[in-house]
Amino acid sequence: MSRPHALRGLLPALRPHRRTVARTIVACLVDQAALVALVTLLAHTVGRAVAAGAAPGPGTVGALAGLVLLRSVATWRQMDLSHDLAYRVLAELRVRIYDGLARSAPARVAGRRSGDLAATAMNDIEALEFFYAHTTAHLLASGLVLASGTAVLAVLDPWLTLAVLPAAAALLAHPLLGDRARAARGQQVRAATARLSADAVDTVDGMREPLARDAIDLRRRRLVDVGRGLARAQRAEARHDGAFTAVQDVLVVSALIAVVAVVAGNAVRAPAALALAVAILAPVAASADALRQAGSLRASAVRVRAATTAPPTAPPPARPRPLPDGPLGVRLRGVHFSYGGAPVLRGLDLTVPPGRTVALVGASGAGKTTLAHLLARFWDPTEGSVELTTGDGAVDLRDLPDGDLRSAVALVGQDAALFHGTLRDNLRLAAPGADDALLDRVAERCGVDRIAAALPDGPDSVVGERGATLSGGQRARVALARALLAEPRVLVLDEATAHVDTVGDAELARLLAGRDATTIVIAHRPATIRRADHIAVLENGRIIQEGTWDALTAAPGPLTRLLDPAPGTP
Ligand SMILES: Nc1ncnc2c1ncn2[C@@H]1O[C@H](COP(=O)(O)OP(=O)(O)OP(=O)(O)O)[C@@H](O)[C@H]1O
Repeated sequence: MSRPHALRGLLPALRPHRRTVARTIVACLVDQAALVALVTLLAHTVGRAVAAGAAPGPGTVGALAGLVLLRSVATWRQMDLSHDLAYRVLAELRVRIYDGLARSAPARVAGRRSGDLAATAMNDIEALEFFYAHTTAHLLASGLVLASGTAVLAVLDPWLTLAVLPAAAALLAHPLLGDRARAARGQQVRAATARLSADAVDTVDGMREPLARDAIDLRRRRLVDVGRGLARAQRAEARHDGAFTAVQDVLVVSALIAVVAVVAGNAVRAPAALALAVAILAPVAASADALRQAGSLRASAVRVRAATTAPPTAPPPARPRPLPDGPLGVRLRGVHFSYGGAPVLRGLDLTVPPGRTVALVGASGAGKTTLAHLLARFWDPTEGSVELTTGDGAVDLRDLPDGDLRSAVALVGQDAALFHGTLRDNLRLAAPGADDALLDRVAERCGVDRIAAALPDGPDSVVGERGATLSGGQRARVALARALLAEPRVLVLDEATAHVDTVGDAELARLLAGRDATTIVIAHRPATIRRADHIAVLENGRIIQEGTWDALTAAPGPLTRLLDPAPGTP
């Protein structure tokens, strides 16, 4: 979507709230009309009192009191309605941003910084509050007030219309001048805010590691630079906003001088005409200001739209095929994959029969994690197919309903994400319905009961953000227990036990061997590889060697080279 249309793209979010939008417009209209009537009647009354010595009658006093009351209620109502509308729409947009990320995770999240995503979810959304609360209904209402107010002026004296209308037109045209430059300045502020947010999150994240003094200074200098960049962008925006307001003031004052020139000879009419002109021009000036601000919101609108409308990287199947019960195997046929650059997988074939454990081995960067992610359908292959084999056929992952795939295949990575919450909550994440007995059994088998016993509140202890209060090996055990609790039929372990000590690794391997599930283990540790039924070596995007440990280590070959690199090999 082009930038000029970015704000129009925000309007569909109002569709489910048509009634509230209509009520907000009515409240705005009543609010502004009451103000115009009140100011005009008040000025007229004062003019008559001063010029003709006529005291206001009870009818006039009653009308003035009624208008004050109406204006107060209408102001409260329109503020209440417009903010209620805006905050509802913003809450829905936030959920849509989350859904957009979930649809594309981790593919799209992988390339972006979490602070940048947080800036879209928080700052850009917050910036749009102004658009939803103060732009749409107010523009319509002030347009109507302008039309009816100038009609009244024309009845009073056609020259009055001529005094006010050019200024009103100039006020409304003013935001259109320099619109592109304003949008560019808005874009710079939003981009600088996102950069600062991303850097701040990175820095706080980095503080988990004991950074060297120089590294801390470097991060600090970077934060200062990025902060200065944001301040520069904000200052440029504020400078132009100030100039904009000054031009607006000049336009309003010149219109008022023209009104005074027209009605100067009529002491009774002059105050009312002047008050009416002010009451008409004030909402027009406010609308022009809203248009100005809306222009600089385009960058936020573009970022929010991009986040909410991103198509899924693994689209749902057009005609889903449910997964039959029973054991599952895995089959990859002619799989090609690239992240957009050089190909990572180039025609990879691999078959894992149901119930077997296959170790996937390869040099760093060979594409093992990529293959694991294709098995969990984070991405689809660019060519070829990834299938789950059943007793009587095979189902392509692209044809599986998402729920079937997630319950059949579990992936445990080296740095499985734990959330700020209790140990028990973290275990239940993949299987919220698991009962306590099953949870205790799995926890005991994975050694998580021993971890819980050492924590102050046992399984109800809070493990901190990303499980920061646990060791790497403990986090690995929790992640494995969490996956097993969901009882997947295919388990993919991507260096899941790399942080676990050798004894623990053997203990977990025994536990996994006792299961019927198909297991694909990505590992560098010889003892882990050796325990697999079958070993597949990945190189140059293909499986170049397959067989049992005994067969593959009987003579020098790709596996032995990986296990025992020649001296001097990094
Ligand atoms: N999200 C991504 N975007 C772009 N390129 C990526 C992404 N993830 C991985 N790559 C690239 O794909 C190639 C394969 O990476 P992958 O993580 O699959 O290797 P690996 O065999 O698991 O390595 P290791 O043993 O070090 O974990 C690498 O060149 C890597 O730089």
